[in-house]
Amino acid sequence: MATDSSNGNGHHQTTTSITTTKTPPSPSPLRFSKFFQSNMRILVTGGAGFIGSHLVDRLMENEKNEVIVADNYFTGSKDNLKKWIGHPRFELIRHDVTEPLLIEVDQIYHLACPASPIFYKYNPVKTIKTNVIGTLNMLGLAKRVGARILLTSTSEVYGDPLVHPQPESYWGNVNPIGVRSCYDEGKRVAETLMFDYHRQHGIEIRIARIFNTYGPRMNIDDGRVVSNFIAQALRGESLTVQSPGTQTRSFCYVSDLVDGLIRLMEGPNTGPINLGNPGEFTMIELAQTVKELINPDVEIKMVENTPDDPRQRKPDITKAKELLGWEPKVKLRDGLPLMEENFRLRLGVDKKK
Ligand SMILES: NC(=O)c1ccc[n+]([C@@H]2O[C@H](COP(=O)([O-])OP(=O)(O)OC[C@H]3O[C@@H](n4cnc5c(N)ncnc54)[C@H](O)[C@@H]3O)[C@@H](O)[C@H]2O)c1
Ligand SMILES: O=c1ccn([C@@H]2O[C@H](COP(=O)(O)OP(=O)(O)O[C@H]3OC[C@@H](O)[C@H](O)[C@H]3O)[C@@H](O)[C@H]2O)c(=O)[nH]1
Repeated sequence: MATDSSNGNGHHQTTTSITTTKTPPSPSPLRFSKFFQSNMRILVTGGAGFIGSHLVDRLMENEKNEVIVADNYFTGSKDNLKKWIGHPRFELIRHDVTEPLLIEVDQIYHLACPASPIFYKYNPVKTIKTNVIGTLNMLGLAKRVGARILLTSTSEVYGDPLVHPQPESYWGNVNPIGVRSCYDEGKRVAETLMFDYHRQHGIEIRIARIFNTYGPRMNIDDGRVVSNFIAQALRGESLTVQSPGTQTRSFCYVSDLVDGLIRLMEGPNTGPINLGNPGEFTMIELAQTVKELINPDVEIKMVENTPDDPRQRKPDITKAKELLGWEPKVKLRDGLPLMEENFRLRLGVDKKK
Protein backbone atom coordinates (compact mmCIF):
# COMPACT_ATOMS: atom_id res chain seq x y z
CA MET A 1 0.00 0.00 0.00
CA ALA A 2 1.33 3.43 -0.83
CA THR A 3 1.03 6.41 1.50
CA ASP A 4 0.83 10.02 0.36
CA SER A 5 2.14 12.90 2.37
CA SER A 6 3.37 16.44 1.86
CA ASN A 7 7.11 16.95 1.62
CA GLY A 8 6.82 20.32 3.29
CA ASN A 9 7.42 22.27 0.07
CA GLY A 10 3.95 21.73 -1.26
CA HIS A 11 4.98 18.62 -3.21
CA HIS A 12 3.41 15.28 -2.62
CA GLN A 13 5.28 12.06 -2.67
CA THR A 14 4.68 8.35 -2.40
CA THR A 15 6.77 6.59 0.20
CA THR A 16 7.57 3.43 2.12
CA SER A 17 6.08 0.58 0.15
CA ILE A 18 5.87 1.16 -3.57
CA THR A 19 4.60 -2.12 -4.93
CA THR A 20 5.48 -3.88 -8.15
CA THR A 21 3.73 -6.52 -10.21
CA LYS A 22 6.99 -8.25 -11.21
CA THR A 23 7.93 -11.54 -9.59
CA PRO A 24 11.51 -11.59 -8.32
CA PRO A 25 13.83 -14.31 -9.65
CA SER A 26 13.94 -17.50 -7.58
CA PRO A 27 16.86 -18.12 -5.22
CA SER A 28 19.16 -21.07 -5.85
CA PRO A 29 17.46 -24.52 -5.46
CA LEU A 30 20.21 -25.40 -2.97
CA ARG A 31 18.54 -23.06 -0.46
CA PHE A 32 15.79 -25.64 -0.05
CA SER A 33 18.09 -28.65 0.07
CA LYS A 34 17.87 -30.72 3.22
CA PHE A 35 21.66 -31.10 3.39
CA PHE A 36 22.53 -27.43 3.00
CA GLN A 37 24.54 -26.23 6.00
CA SER A 38 23.26 -22.70 6.35
CA ASN A 39 19.86 -21.36 5.39
CA MET A 40 21.01 -17.91 4.52
CA ARG A 41 24.11 -16.74 2.69
CA ILE A 42 24.55 -13.03 3.31
CA LEU A 43 26.85 -10.57 1.54
CA VAL A 44 27.89 -7.45 3.45
CA THR A 45 29.64 -4.91 1.21
CA GLY A 46 31.70 -2.48 3.27
CA GLY A 47 31.66 -5.06 6.06
CA ALA A 48 35.19 -4.17 7.21
CA GLY A 49 34.04 -0.66 8.15
CA PHE A 50 32.51 0.75 11.30
CA ILE A 51 28.79 -0.12 10.93
CA GLY A 52 29.50 -3.11 8.65
CA SER A 53 31.68 -4.91 11.19
CA HIS A 54 29.07 -4.50 13.95
CA LEU A 55 26.44 -5.82 11.54
CA VAL A 56 28.66 -8.83 10.75
CA ASP A 57 28.99 -9.56 14.49
CA ARG A 58 25.20 -9.67 14.82
CA LEU A 59 24.66 -11.76 11.69
CA MET A 60 27.34 -14.26 12.73
CA GLU A 61 25.54 -14.85 16.06
CA ASN A 62 22.92 -16.79 14.08
CA GLU A 63 24.32 -20.23 13.27
CA LYS A 64 22.12 -20.48 10.20
CA ASN A 65 23.89 -17.54 8.57
CA GLU A 66 26.95 -17.69 6.36
CA VAL A 67 28.48 -14.21 5.96
CA ILE A 68 30.62 -12.96 3.09
CA VAL A 69 32.26 -9.53 3.35
CA ALA A 70 33.42 -7.68 0.25
CA ASP A 71 35.53 -4.61 1.02
CA ASN A 72 38.36 -2.66 -0.63
CA TYR A 73 39.71 -1.47 2.78
CA PHE A 74 39.62 2.20 1.78
CA THR A 75 38.28 3.23 5.19
CA GLY A 76 37.74 -0.22 6.68
CA SER A 77 40.17 -2.72 8.10
CA LYS A 78 40.62 -6.47 8.56
CA ASP A 79 41.24 -5.73 12.20
CA ASN A 80 37.51 -4.96 12.65
CA LEU A 81 36.73 -8.53 11.58
CA LYS A 82 39.64 -10.36 13.17
CA LYS A 83 37.47 -12.50 15.40
CA TRP A 84 35.73 -14.02 12.36
CA ILE A 85 38.68 -14.58 10.04
CA GLY A 86 39.10 -18.35 9.69
CA HIS A 87 35.57 -19.11 10.92
CA PRO A 88 33.88 -21.74 8.71
CA ARG A 89 30.77 -19.62 8.19
CA PHE A 90 32.74 -16.47 7.33
CA GLU A 91 34.56 -15.30 4.22
CA LEU A 92 36.41 -12.06 3.53
CA ILE A 93 37.03 -10.87 -0.02
CA ARG A 94 39.17 -7.89 -1.03
CA HIS A 95 36.88 -6.46 -3.65
CA ASP A 96 35.97 -3.05 -5.00
CA VAL A 97 32.22 -2.80 -5.66
CA THR A 98 32.83 -0.69 -8.75
CA GLU A 99 33.80 -4.04 -10.32
CA PRO A 100 31.19 -6.80 -10.85
CA LEU A 101 31.04 -9.59 -8.26
CA LEU A 102 29.90 -13.06 -9.24
CA ILE A 103 28.88 -15.01 -6.16
CA GLU A 104 25.77 -16.83 -4.94
CA VAL A 105 23.93 -15.13 -2.06
CA ASP A 106 20.41 -14.75 -0.64
CA GLN A 107 20.70 -11.31 0.95
CA ILE A 108 22.92 -8.31 0.29
CA TYR A 109 23.54 -5.56 2.83
CA HIS A 110 25.10 -2.91 0.59
CA LEU A 111 27.14 -0.56 2.78
CA ALA A 112 30.31 -0.03 0.74
CA CYS A 113 30.99 3.70 0.55
CA PRO A 114 33.23 6.05 2.53
CA ALA A 115 30.97 7.82 5.05
CA SER A 116 33.09 10.46 6.73
CA PRO A 117 33.08 13.78 4.84
CA ILE A 118 36.90 14.01 4.80
CA PHE A 119 37.11 10.57 3.18
CA TYR A 120 34.24 10.90 0.72
CA LYS A 121 35.56 14.30 -0.42
CA TYR A 122 39.13 12.95 -0.79
CA ASN A 123 38.36 11.36 -4.18
CA PRO A 124 34.87 12.59 -5.11
CA VAL A 125 34.82 10.90 -8.51
CA LYS A 126 35.55 7.55 -6.83
CA THR A 127 32.80 8.26 -4.27
CA ILE A 128 30.28 8.82 -7.08
CA LYS A 129 31.47 5.67 -8.87
CA THR A 130 31.12 3.68 -5.65
CA ASN A 131 27.57 4.92 -5.15
CA VAL A 132 26.41 4.62 -8.75
CA ILE A 133 28.44 1.84 -10.40
CA GLY A 134 28.81 -0.01 -7.09
CA THR A 135 25.06 0.00 -6.48
CA LEU A 136 24.38 -1.00 -10.12
CA ASN A 137 26.76 -3.94 -9.72
CA MET A 138 25.12 -5.08 -6.49
CA LEU A 139 21.65 -4.74 -8.03
CA GLY A 140 22.88 -6.78 -11.00
CA LEU A 141 24.06 -9.44 -8.59
CA ALA A 142 20.71 -9.34 -6.74
CA LYS A 143 18.91 -9.73 -10.05
CA ARG A 144 21.02 -12.67 -11.22
CA VAL A 145 20.66 -14.69 -8.02
CA GLY A 146 17.27 -13.49 -6.74
CA ALA A 147 18.69 -11.92 -3.59
CA ARG A 148 17.04 -9.28 -1.42
CA ILE A 149 19.17 -6.13 -1.23
CA LEU A 150 19.33 -3.43 1.43
CA LEU A 151 21.00 -0.07 0.71
CA THR A 152 22.40 2.04 3.53
CA SER A 153 21.34 5.45 2.34
CA THR A 154 21.75 8.52 4.49
CA SER A 155 20.12 11.52 6.12
CA GLU A 156 22.36 13.50 3.76
CA VAL A 157 19.74 12.92 1.02
CA TYR A 158 17.77 15.67 2.84
CA GLY A 159 20.71 18.06 2.24
CA ASP A 160 20.40 21.24 4.31
CA PRO A 161 16.81 20.46 5.32
CA LEU A 162 14.10 23.10 5.35
CA VAL A 163 11.68 20.72 7.08
CA HIS A 164 12.49 19.73 10.65
CA PRO A 165 12.50 16.99 11.85
CA GLN A 166 12.84 15.14 8.55
CA PRO A 167 10.16 12.61 7.53
CA GLU A 168 10.86 10.19 4.66
CA SER A 169 8.34 12.10 2.51
CA TYR A 170 10.58 15.20 2.46
CA TRP A 171 12.42 15.49 -0.86
CA GLY A 172 15.32 17.43 0.53
CA ASN A 173 17.33 20.55 -0.20
CA VAL A 174 20.52 19.34 -1.85
CA ASN A 175 23.22 21.27 -3.72
CA PRO A 176 23.83 19.22 -6.89
CA ILE A 177 27.23 20.78 -7.62
CA GLY A 178 28.75 21.21 -4.17
CA VAL A 179 31.67 19.45 -2.51
CA ARG A 180 29.30 17.09 -0.64
CA SER A 181 27.32 16.19 -3.78
CA CYS A 182 29.48 13.16 -4.64
CA TYR A 183 28.05 11.60 -1.48
CA ASP A 184 24.54 13.00 -1.05
CA GLU A 185 23.64 13.06 -4.75
CA GLY A 186 25.45 9.72 -5.13
CA LYS A 187 23.19 8.18 -2.49
CA ARG A 188 20.13 9.78 -4.11
CA VAL A 189 21.00 8.11 -7.42
CA ALA A 190 21.62 4.85 -5.56
CA GLU A 191 18.08 5.08 -4.11
CA THR A 192 16.70 5.76 -7.61
CA LEU A 193 18.51 2.71 -9.00
CA MET A 194 17.11 0.57 -6.21
CA PHE A 195 13.53 1.59 -7.04
CA ASP A 196 14.04 1.26 -10.79
CA TYR A 197 15.36 -2.31 -10.37
CA HIS A 198 12.45 -3.02 -8.05
CA ARG A 199 9.82 -1.73 -10.49
CA GLN A 200 11.47 -2.99 -13.67
CA HIS A 201 12.90 -6.32 -12.53
CA GLY A 202 10.98 -7.21 -9.36
CA ILE A 203 14.08 -7.12 -7.15
CA GLU A 204 13.26 -7.15 -3.44
CA ILE A 205 14.70 -3.92 -2.08
CA ARG A 206 15.10 -2.25 1.33
CA ILE A 207 16.38 1.31 1.87
CA ALA A 208 17.54 2.65 5.24
CA ARG A 209 18.21 6.37 5.61
CA ILE A 210 20.76 6.35 8.40
CA PHE A 211 21.32 9.40 10.60
CA ASN A 212 24.68 10.08 12.33
CA THR A 213 25.80 6.89 14.04
CA TYR A 214 28.68 6.50 16.51
CA GLY A 215 30.30 3.79 18.58
CA PRO A 216 33.38 1.64 19.12
CA ARG A 217 35.60 0.85 16.10
CA MET A 218 35.11 4.19 14.36
CA ASN A 219 38.46 5.14 12.88
CA ILE A 220 40.33 7.24 15.44
CA ASP A 221 41.16 9.79 12.77
CA ASP A 222 37.89 9.28 10.95
CA GLY A 223 37.17 13.03 10.98
CA ARG A 224 33.55 12.70 12.09
CA VAL A 225 32.53 14.77 15.04
CA VAL A 226 32.03 12.19 17.80
CA SER A 227 35.27 10.33 17.06
CA ASN A 228 37.13 13.64 16.75
CA PHE A 229 35.90 14.96 20.10
CA ILE A 230 36.56 11.71 21.98
CA ALA A 231 40.07 11.33 20.53
CA GLN A 232 40.82 15.00 21.24
CA ALA A 233 39.54 14.74 24.84
CA LEU A 234 41.67 11.64 25.46
CA ARG A 235 44.78 13.22 23.91
CA GLY A 236 44.24 16.38 25.99
CA GLU A 237 43.73 18.49 22.84
CA SER A 238 41.14 21.25 22.36
CA LEU A 239 37.79 20.09 21.03
CA THR A 240 37.35 21.58 17.54
CA VAL A 241 33.80 22.89 17.13
CA GLN A 242 33.25 23.98 13.54
CA SER A 243 31.51 27.35 13.40
CA PRO A 244 28.90 28.42 14.23
CA GLY A 245 28.50 25.41 16.55
CA THR A 246 24.73 25.89 16.69
CA GLN A 247 24.25 23.36 13.86
CA THR A 248 22.54 20.23 15.15
CA ARG A 249 22.84 16.48 14.68
CA SER A 250 21.08 13.50 16.25
CA PHE A 251 23.36 10.66 17.27
CA CYS A 252 22.45 6.97 17.21
CA TYR A 253 24.49 4.30 18.99
CA VAL A 254 25.67 1.59 16.61
CA SER A 255 23.96 -1.40 18.34
CA ASP A 256 20.57 0.31 17.96
CA LEU A 257 21.28 1.05 14.32
CA VAL A 258 22.29 -2.53 13.51
CA ASP A 259 19.10 -3.78 15.15
CA GLY A 260 17.09 -1.44 12.88
CA LEU A 261 18.94 -2.59 9.75
CA ILE A 262 18.21 -6.27 10.46
CA ARG A 263 14.54 -5.56 11.21
CA LEU A 264 14.23 -3.67 7.94
CA MET A 265 15.89 -6.48 5.95
CA GLU A 266 13.71 -9.15 7.55
CA GLY A 267 10.41 -7.23 7.29
CA PRO A 268 8.12 -6.61 4.29
CA ASN A 269 8.68 -2.84 3.81
CA THR A 270 10.85 -1.45 1.04
CA GLY A 271 11.41 1.87 2.80
CA PRO A 272 12.98 4.34 2.59
CA ILE A 273 12.87 4.31 6.37
CA ASN A 274 14.75 6.71 8.63
CA LEU A 275 16.96 5.00 11.22
CA GLY A 276 18.37 7.35 13.81
CA ASN A 277 18.06 8.65 17.33
CA PRO A 278 15.81 11.73 17.60
CA GLY A 279 17.88 13.14 20.51
CA GLU A 280 19.15 16.39 18.90
CA PHE A 281 22.24 18.34 20.01
CA THR A 282 24.13 21.40 18.84
CA MET A 283 27.85 20.78 18.26
CA ILE A 284 28.61 23.08 21.21
CA GLU A 285 26.37 20.91 23.42
CA LEU A 286 28.10 17.78 22.15
CA ALA A 287 31.53 19.26 22.92
CA GLN A 288 30.39 20.28 26.42
CA THR A 289 29.05 16.78 27.08
CA VAL A 290 32.29 15.11 25.91
CA LYS A 291 34.33 17.55 28.01
CA GLU A 292 32.20 16.89 31.10
CA LEU A 293 32.19 13.09 30.71
CA ILE A 294 35.73 12.47 29.47
CA ASN A 295 38.15 15.31 30.25
CA PRO A 296 37.00 18.49 32.05
CA ASP A 297 40.50 19.99 31.55
CA VAL A 298 40.30 20.37 27.77
CA GLU A 299 39.26 23.56 26.03
CA ILE A 300 36.59 23.98 23.39
CA LYS A 301 37.77 26.04 20.42
CA MET A 302 35.86 27.34 17.42
CA VAL A 303 37.35 26.49 14.00
CA GLU A 304 36.31 27.20 10.43
CA ASN A 305 33.53 25.07 8.93
CA THR A 306 33.40 23.37 5.52
CA PRO A 307 30.98 24.38 2.71
CA ASP A 308 27.34 23.23 2.68
CA ASP A 309 27.36 21.85 6.21
CA PRO A 310 23.69 21.05 7.02
CA ARG A 311 22.42 23.40 9.73
CA GLN A 312 20.00 21.03 11.41
CA ARG A 313 19.18 17.34 11.36
CA LYS A 314 16.81 15.16 13.34
CA PRO A 315 14.98 12.05 12.16
CA ASP A 316 11.23 11.63 12.27
CA ILE A 317 11.13 7.94 13.18
CA THR A 318 7.35 7.45 13.17
CA LYS A 319 7.64 4.97 10.29
CA ALA A 320 10.42 2.95 11.91
CA LYS A 321 8.31 2.69 15.06
CA GLU A 322 5.14 1.71 13.23
CA LEU A 323 6.55 -0.54 10.52
CA LEU A 324 9.59 -2.08 12.23
CA GLY A 325 8.61 -1.80 15.90
CA TRP A 326 12.00 -0.11 16.28
CA GLU A 327 13.29 2.78 18.30
CA PRO A 328 16.74 3.48 19.71
CA LYS A 329 17.45 2.56 23.32
CA VAL A 330 20.92 4.01 24.02
CA LYS A 331 21.04 7.68 25.02
CA LEU A 332 24.06 9.80 24.03
CA ARG A 333 25.24 10.03 27.66
CA ASP A 334 25.24 6.23 27.89
CA GLY A 335 26.78 5.59 24.47
CA LEU A 336 29.70 8.03 24.77
CA PRO A 337 31.34 6.16 27.71
CA LEU A 338 31.15 2.88 25.75
CA MET A 339 32.98 4.49 22.87
CA GLU A 340 35.45 6.17 25.26
CA GLU A 341 36.41 2.76 26.65
CA ASN A 342 37.18 1.45 23.16
CA PHE A 343 39.16 4.59 22.21
CA ARG A 344 41.16 4.43 25.48
CA LEU A 345 42.22 0.88 24.65
CA ARG A 346 43.22 1.77 21.10
CA LEU A 347 45.01 4.98 22.07
CA GLY A 348 46.62 3.42 25.14
CA VAL A 349 45.28 6.11 27.49
CA ASP A 350 44.33 4.86 30.97
CA LYS A 351 41.53 6.33 33.02
CA LYS A 352 42.77 8.60 35.86
CA LYS A 353 42.18 6.98 39.25
N1 LIG B 1 28.03 6.13 10.20
C1 LIG B 1 27.08 6.97 9.86
O1 LIG B 1 26.79 7.91 10.60
C2 LIG B 1 26.31 6.79 8.59
C3 LIG B 1 25.22 7.63 8.36
C4 LIG B 1 24.50 7.48 7.18
C5 LIG B 1 24.82 6.50 6.28
N2 LIG B 1 25.89 5.70 6.53
C6 LIG B 1 26.21 4.70 5.52
O2 LIG B 1 26.53 3.45 6.14
C7 LIG B 1 27.57 2.79 5.40
C8 LIG B 1 28.72 2.44 6.32
O3 LIG B 1 29.22 3.60 6.93
P1 LIG B 1 30.35 3.55 8.06
O4 LIG B 1 30.06 4.65 8.99
O5 LIG B 1 30.49 2.18 8.55
O6 LIG B 1 31.62 3.98 7.20
P2 LIG B 1 33.06 3.30 7.04
O7 LIG B 1 33.85 4.25 6.22
O8 LIG B 1 33.58 2.89 8.35
O9 LIG B 1 32.74 1.99 6.22
C9 LIG B 1 32.61 1.96 4.82
C10 LIG B 1 33.25 0.69 4.30
O10 LIG B 1 33.09 0.61 2.88
C11 LIG B 1 34.35 0.24 2.31
N3 LIG B 1 34.39 0.76 0.94
C12 LIG B 1 34.43 2.06 0.53
N4 LIG B 1 34.45 2.13 -0.80
C13 LIG B 1 34.41 0.85 -1.27
C14 LIG B 1 34.41 0.27 -2.56
N5 LIG B 1 34.45 1.01 -3.68
N6 LIG B 1 34.37 -1.08 -2.66
C15 LIG B 1 34.34 -1.87 -1.55
N7 LIG B 1 34.35 -1.37 -0.29
C16 LIG B 1 34.38 -0.02 -0.16
C17 LIG B 1 35.38 0.86 3.23
O11 LIG B 1 36.67 0.29 3.10
C18 LIG B 1 34.75 0.62 4.59
O12 LIG B 1 35.10 -0.64 5.11
C19 LIG B 1 27.95 3.73 4.25
O13 LIG B 1 27.22 3.34 3.11
C20 LIG B 1 27.45 5.08 4.72
O14 LIG B 1 27.13 5.91 3.66
C21 LIG B 1 26.65 5.82 7.64
O1 LIG C 1 35.84 18.17 14.50
C1 LIG C 1 34.68 18.40 14.11
C2 LIG C 1 34.05 17.64 13.09
C3 LIG C 1 32.77 17.98 12.71
N1 LIG C 1 32.10 19.01 13.33
C4 LIG C 1 30.70 19.33 12.98
O2 LIG C 1 29.94 18.24 13.38
C5 LIG C 1 28.81 18.08 12.52
C6 LIG C 1 28.77 16.64 12.06
O3 LIG C 1 29.86 16.40 11.19
P1 LIG C 1 30.32 14.93 10.77
O4 LIG C 1 31.51 15.08 9.92
O5 LIG C 1 30.44 14.08 11.97
O6 LIG C 1 29.10 14.34 9.96
P2 LIG C 1 28.00 14.98 9.01
O7 LIG C 1 26.74 15.03 9.80
O8 LIG C 1 28.46 16.25 8.39
O9 LIG C 1 27.92 13.92 7.87
C7 LIG C 1 27.59 12.58 8.16
O10 LIG C 1 26.23 12.46 7.97
C8 LIG C 1 25.65 11.18 7.94
C9 LIG C 1 26.43 10.16 7.16
O11 LIG C 1 25.93 9.91 5.89
C10 LIG C 1 27.88 10.33 7.17
O12 LIG C 1 28.42 9.61 8.23
C11 LIG C 1 28.39 11.73 7.20
O13 LIG C 1 28.27 12.22 5.93
C12 LIG C 1 28.99 19.09 11.41
O14 LIG C 1 28.17 20.20 11.65
C13 LIG C 1 30.44 19.51 11.50
O15 LIG C 1 30.62 20.86 11.13
C14 LIG C 1 32.72 19.73 14.34
O16 LIG C 1 32.14 20.65 14.91
N2 LIG C 1 33.98 19.41 14.69
